[in-house]
Amino acid sequence: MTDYLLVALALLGVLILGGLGLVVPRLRRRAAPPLPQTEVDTRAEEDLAGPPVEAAESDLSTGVLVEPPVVTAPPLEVPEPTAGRLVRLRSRLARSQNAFGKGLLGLLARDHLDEDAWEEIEDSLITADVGIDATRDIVDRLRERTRVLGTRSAGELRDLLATELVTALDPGLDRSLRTTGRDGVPAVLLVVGVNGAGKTTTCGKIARVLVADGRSVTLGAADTFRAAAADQLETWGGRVGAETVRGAEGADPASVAFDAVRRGIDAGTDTVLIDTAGRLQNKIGLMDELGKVKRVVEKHGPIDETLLILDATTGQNGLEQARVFTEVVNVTGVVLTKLDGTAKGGIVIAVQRKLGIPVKLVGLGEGADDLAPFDPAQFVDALLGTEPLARDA
Ligand SMILES: Nc1nc2c(ncn2[C@@H]2O[C@H](COP(=O)(O)OP(=O)(O)OP(=O)(O)O)[C@@H](O)[C@H]2O)c(=O)[nH]1
Repeated sequence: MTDYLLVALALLGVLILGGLGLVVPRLRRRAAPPLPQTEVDTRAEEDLAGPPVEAAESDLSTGVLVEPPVVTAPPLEVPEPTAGRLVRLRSRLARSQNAFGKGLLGLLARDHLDEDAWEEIEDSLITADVGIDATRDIVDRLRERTRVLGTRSAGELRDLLATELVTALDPGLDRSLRTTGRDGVPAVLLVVGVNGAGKTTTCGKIARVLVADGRSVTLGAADTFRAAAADQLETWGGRVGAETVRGAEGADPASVAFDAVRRGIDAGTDTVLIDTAGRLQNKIGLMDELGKVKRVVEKHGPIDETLLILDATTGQNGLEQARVFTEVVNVTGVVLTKLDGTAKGGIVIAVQRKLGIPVKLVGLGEGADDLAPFDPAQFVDALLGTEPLARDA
């Protein structure tokens, strides 16, 4: 009886163990994530990562790691040399050339330069944005010299006009950019101006000018007001191998500017170029913002150059805005942009005269190298449509 009982217990044990063996694997299989969910996840990854899913599967099967595709950066650009750019770009002043070259020279070529003719000459200069005071000076001197010299030939009158325009542009002013640092600290250039004047574009173009002249550049995207400005600057810098220091959108411009100079010092670059925001909401706000940028940057050392970017097409209005900047920061040079887009090239004379600050560079187009060092004689030759060598000879 006991034997039967033992055999029955043994059989029961075998049955229980066998049953468990069948159930456990099923439980394990159920623990796997549901199939539909897996499919959705995979597709989402495919969308993000694209075709390499197949490659990833083959990696697993072979155990061989496939190198990620090599993304080659576009080659760095070699900017045009700066020498002679104004001469090369003189055709961009075609619109202003109509006013000066054709208009003024046509008037001067009249048989009789009577009172009416002189008045017309005066009107032409004012229309070309030369400004009233400068126009009076230029016309008075022209009248005086034609009277004294008895000048009559068209060529002589053209030369006299050219001389007066160059004189009005104060050719003796120092137009060099201070871009050389000292004692291991890079030169710092601050770029200011109202929105849309062309600050960011000009920063990019200046970086190219400096690189063309063999300098290394760090860019500071302190225009944290317009989100795209930092991207725009980074793109300009990337094309010539200049690093851009940027902050989060809306970050404190002064801290970005400070970091940019810090980075320039650490990297040993020659020049740090800082692009700022130009909200002209009111003078106090501007003063606060730019004043802080200036103070903070100067913890590293003095600012070497503060360039005011002015849109030539805004004419005399732009001059009023410019004055506010000159009261807030110590502007050392003006960059007049978009001269290609105006017939009022005389604004260069008005800007210098009103602000008492030299125009150092002029923007003559949207192209990467459409920025030229300003030279009064070459500029006047371009305005009048005269050949530089012929006049200089
Ligand atoms: N035709 C012409 N266009 C220019 C010149 N300089 C700049 N621009 C254009 O002017 C526009 C405004 O330039 P930005 O550099 O974005 O102006 P910004 O002052 O930085 O503007 P914010 O970032 O809004 O303050 C762009 O379309 C430039 O291509 C120039 O010399 N000639």
